[in-house]
Amino acid sequence: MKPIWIKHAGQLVTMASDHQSARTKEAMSELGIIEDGSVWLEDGIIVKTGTTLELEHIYTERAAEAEVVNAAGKLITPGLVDPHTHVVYGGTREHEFEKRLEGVSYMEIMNAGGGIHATTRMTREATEEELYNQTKKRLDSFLQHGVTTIESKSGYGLNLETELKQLNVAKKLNETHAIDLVTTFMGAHAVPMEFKGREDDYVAYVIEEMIPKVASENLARFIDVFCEKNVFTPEQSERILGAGKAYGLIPKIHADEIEPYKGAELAAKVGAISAEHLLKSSDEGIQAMAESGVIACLLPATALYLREEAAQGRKMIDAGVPVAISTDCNPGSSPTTSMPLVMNLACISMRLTPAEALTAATINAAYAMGVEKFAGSIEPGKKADIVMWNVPNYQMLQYAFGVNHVKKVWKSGIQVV
Ligand SMILES: N=CN[C@@H](CCC(=O)O)C(=O)O
Ligand SMILES: [Zn+2]
Repeated sequence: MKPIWIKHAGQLVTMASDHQSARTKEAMSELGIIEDGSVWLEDGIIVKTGTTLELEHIYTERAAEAEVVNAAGKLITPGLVDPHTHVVYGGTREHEFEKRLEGVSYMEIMNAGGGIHATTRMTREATEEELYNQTKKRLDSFLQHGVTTIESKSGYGLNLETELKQLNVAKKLNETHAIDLVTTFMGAHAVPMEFKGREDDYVAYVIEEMIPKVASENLARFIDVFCEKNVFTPEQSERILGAGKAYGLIPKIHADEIEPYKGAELAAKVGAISAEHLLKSSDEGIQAMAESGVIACLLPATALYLREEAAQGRKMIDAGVPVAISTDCNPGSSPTTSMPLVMNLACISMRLTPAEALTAATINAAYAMGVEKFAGSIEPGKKADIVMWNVPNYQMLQYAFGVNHVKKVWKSGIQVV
């Protein structure tokens, strides 16, 4: 494999810094920018960054053996990281989109057996091969949008067999697809129809049968729960996350999405790595997250798609909460693979600055899924996951919105777009 030498980048955004945790406050604006930047990649790893002049001093003699890439006038960033997806699913729900536009709410559809239940039926019916093929197309689309690492949740099985099927599909895709996938067990995504009226029995099933099996087969790194009115109560959520923790799974929580439900407070209480959505979180919940370092994983595309007010991203950053952003790619509330659009929306609907949005989609996203050691920044020793954008600077990336500016993508040093 030839080394790759990227030279003359209009702007090289490295995200390099001495911080050893997800960035907060002013640190979310430190992008580690190098003008006329240059990067040397070798064996799929980032070896050296600096100005083109600096790298010419070191590498001119080896230039002949490298593939030299002229990035003049282009923006270079780390591969984007998407820390919250439900990317492995069967079927689609476009008919529900129309219903919601007519005024039926997301929860009304779900309570009537649609929503997550509809996707659960389609995911149960799909063979592993069908699920693999459908998901692979979505991963290809993620790559086209500059995303090189994603988190992938189960939660459309809601029985042991199908939850394992989903996690196995993600595992296989991690092995075969360029994108790195990190898995989350989310058997507590909804109470399946067959357990209606027996919610605590389902909680017991998740705790006693699903979690031990998922953990023993080493199929997930995280555990997540949809803590929401009419889904799982904070008490049930705490029990499920506690059981996951006992098996070494790290907690995440879908919190305060539809109704305020003290989900942010619970995230702080159980020591979750991240809390997701947070549209309706209280000031106390935001404060609790700031104090305990829970990463707010905000999903502005979901808020837009549900026609809800976005989360209070600006307020959270000002309060000291580390913020990450994500597509929430799923067939109901956010059928998108566009992290660039999510960055645009983070600025427009949550008042993040362009710099903060980029931090939220790279290094903070990497922290939210525990991959900060190899992803989220362009620093020596990390995977050579790099995007070249057809814009001269990062502000332009956020300003010219709704457009896919990706020009080239390298994943582990291989050009994949
Ligand atoms: N809110 C819960 N889960 C997903 C949506 C799942 C679905 O509608 O299929 C979310 O994060 O938005
Ligand atoms: Zn979600």
